[in-house]
Amino acid sequence: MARYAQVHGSVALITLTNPPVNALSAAVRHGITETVTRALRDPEVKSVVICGENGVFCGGADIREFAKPMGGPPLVPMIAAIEEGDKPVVAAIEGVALGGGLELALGCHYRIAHTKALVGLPEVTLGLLPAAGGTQRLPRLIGIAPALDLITTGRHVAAQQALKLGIVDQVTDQSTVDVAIQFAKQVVGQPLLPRKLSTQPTPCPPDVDILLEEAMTQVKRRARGAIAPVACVMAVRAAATLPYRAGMQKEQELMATLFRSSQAHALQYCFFAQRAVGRWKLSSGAHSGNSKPRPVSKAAVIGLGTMGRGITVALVKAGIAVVAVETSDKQLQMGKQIVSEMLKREAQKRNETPRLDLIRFTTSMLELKDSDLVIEAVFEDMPLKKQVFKELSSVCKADAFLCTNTSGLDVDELAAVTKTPELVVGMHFFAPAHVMKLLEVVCGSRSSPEAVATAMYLGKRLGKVSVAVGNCPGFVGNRMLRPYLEEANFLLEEGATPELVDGALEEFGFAMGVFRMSDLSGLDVGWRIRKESGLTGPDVDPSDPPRRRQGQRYSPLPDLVCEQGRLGQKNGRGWYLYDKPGGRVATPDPKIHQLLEEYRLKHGIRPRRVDRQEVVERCLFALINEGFRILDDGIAAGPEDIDMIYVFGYGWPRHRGGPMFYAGMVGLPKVLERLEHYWQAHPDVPHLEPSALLRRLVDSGSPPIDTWRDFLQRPHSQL
Ligand SMILES: CCCCCCCC/C=C\C=C\CC(=O)SCCNC(=O)CCNC(=O)[C@H](O)C(C)(C)COP(=O)(O)OP(=O)(O)OC[C@H]1O[C@@H](n2cnc3c(N)ncnc32)[C@H](O)[C@@H]1OP(=O)(O)O
Repeated sequence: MARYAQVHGSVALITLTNPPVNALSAAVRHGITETVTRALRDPEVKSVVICGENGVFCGGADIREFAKPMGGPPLVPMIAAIEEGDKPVVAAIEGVALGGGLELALGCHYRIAHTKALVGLPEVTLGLLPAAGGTQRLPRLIGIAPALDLITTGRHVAAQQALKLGIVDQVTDQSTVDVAIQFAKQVVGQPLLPRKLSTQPTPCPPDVDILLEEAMTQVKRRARGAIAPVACVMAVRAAATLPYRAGMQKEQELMATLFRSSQAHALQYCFFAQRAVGRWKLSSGAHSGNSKPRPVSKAAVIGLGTMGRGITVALVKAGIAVVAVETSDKQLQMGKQIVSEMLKREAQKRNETPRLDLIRFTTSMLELKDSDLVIEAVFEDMPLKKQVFKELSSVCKADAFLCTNTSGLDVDELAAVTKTPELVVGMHFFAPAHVMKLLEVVCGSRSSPEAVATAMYLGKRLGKVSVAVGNCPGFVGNRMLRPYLEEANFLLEEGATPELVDGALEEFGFAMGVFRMSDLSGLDVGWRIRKESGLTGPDVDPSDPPRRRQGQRYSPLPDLVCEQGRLGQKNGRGWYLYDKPGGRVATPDPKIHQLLEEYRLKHGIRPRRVDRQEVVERCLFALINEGFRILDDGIAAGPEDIDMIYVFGYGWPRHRGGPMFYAGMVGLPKVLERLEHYWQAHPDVPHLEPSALLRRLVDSGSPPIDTWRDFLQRPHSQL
């Protein structure tokens, strides 16, 4: 839909009307085609302004339409008709001009943006490229290097920056449409040809080939197997080396391949899943639509270890006052120094002043009495956390929300020691907490809708993707991680090396393989948990054989590594050797290879050749299988929740859509068949036994992922 009006006698004003973001649906494209034709034909009209309703120019093509057969006028000729016309057309950009929205603006002869507007070509984040001429017009307008940057990253650019780059002609803090109308009147009669980007040569530096080569190398390194960024470079190369029409032809060919790719489907699924997880629902019937968050103007953080420090920084970055509590002066001073440095670094990046004034560092819990919400981030130890919660319950105001950053302990057990269990909720951040985008909001059985709403909303304020999950050991993310880690250890026993396993997972697209990730997190973390669970250390049942615990297969390998003082990156030795303690450069360590050989010899294991496919199948299908169990148990409300947790918290490659989406892409019958195969080979590994939900889905003909909720054993999630 597009509204047409004639203003000031000679200016046609075309307003895109498709809330909330005026996406270019078939109806909008139809509306634009019709109104532009009318304006160009009307002799009274001398110039045209295109704007969007409700302060938003256009959020781009309607992504929902990509899953259906495309109807309506195509974008390319629609934009070409605007550019080719003989009347000046001005885009009045408020809010956003993204993707097809910016391409539409690039087809206009002039662009005027509001100071708060954002522009960009984010198609690459959807597994596509800007195929309505964006890859050909933008380089002609701003040059190859900046166009490559914007098109391959998809980043949004603020109006002032867009002005500097030459994307827009003017920025205003007045009514953009009024300014554009005045502008449109003034430019009548000026030569239009230089404003028609498709007719202009692409400004190329003499070393353009080197520039493009370097961009390709860099993009391939960053892409971790994603194909769209590579196609984007190829399209920009076409803009640099071919005439416009041939460049357009190349753009269309590349788009046709991307459009049908599984990666594009995965990335578009992620776009909607990211938004869907914000719409949470509890088993009580309360949901995001009927539960209001309470404002949080003063928060508190208990414990200034790695997590507490990151959480403090995240809160301050969002402009929230924080009381930061440590037990001793020494710990407090150390925490204060590190937090201050972190805040200064963050502020420097954004050219801002660090808001150290927002933090009050103290060793007194009494200073928490006026905090609206407290986040406990002490050591992962139940008795200690209970003691903290008891104290919080007595010192905080009666309606303060009491949150725990536990990564897997029972939220109900903590709530039970407080006077207000309904105000207790889990807020599980991921390290580094001021950087990682994921927040698991753990709903205890007594958490009130208001507590959940407040934690979810606070997460959003901190720039996180908040996902509501149920309360069980490890919640969603860490519960699924356990079979993944165990399979990786079993593969080492059977003949693999850490670098073989990591290589396979990194080739799949993970930023880091499982062993490098464990080294980064610190190997002592899991060691302590295993000791507490009686899997290693003095509490092990002496009748258990060395590689069995609690009735199932167990690999003591990670315990042996820790016993040798190898704690990971922090002390320079873990599954790998590092350049220095805290260093990041990992090299394979012959001592680990020797340890593996001796271990196999000791336990009579004949090493065999493990290939990359087996690594991916055993590690990832075991993780996915646990995901199906989590769904069936009602711990996650839907597959999207699990997928967003893995994409934003665990480095799952976004172009593979998350573990549950990936299972659907591989084919559920195949996942089931491989799990059955591995379970038969390893009957003492319960996590390889295919889950009941996976079997039900396969028996029902492997329905699409958006219907899986209909097959769960419980009608409602346990949230
Ligand atoms: C065989 C070969 C065939 C090839 C033919 C292909 C031809 C195609 C040619 C050209 C293609 C052009 C490609 C594009 O333009 S792709 C789209 C590019 N645009 C984007 O990626 C922007 C996406 N949107 C956003 O980034 C944000 O939504 C933003 C616009 C910044 C607004 O953010 P915010 O205010 O935070 O609001 P939400 O993100 O929550 O969005 C509100 C609701 O609007 C829905 N939405 C947003 N954008 C779109 C869109 N482009 N299409 C459809 N729907 C969109 C979003 O899902 C929210 O909906 P809901 O409330 O239901 O969750």
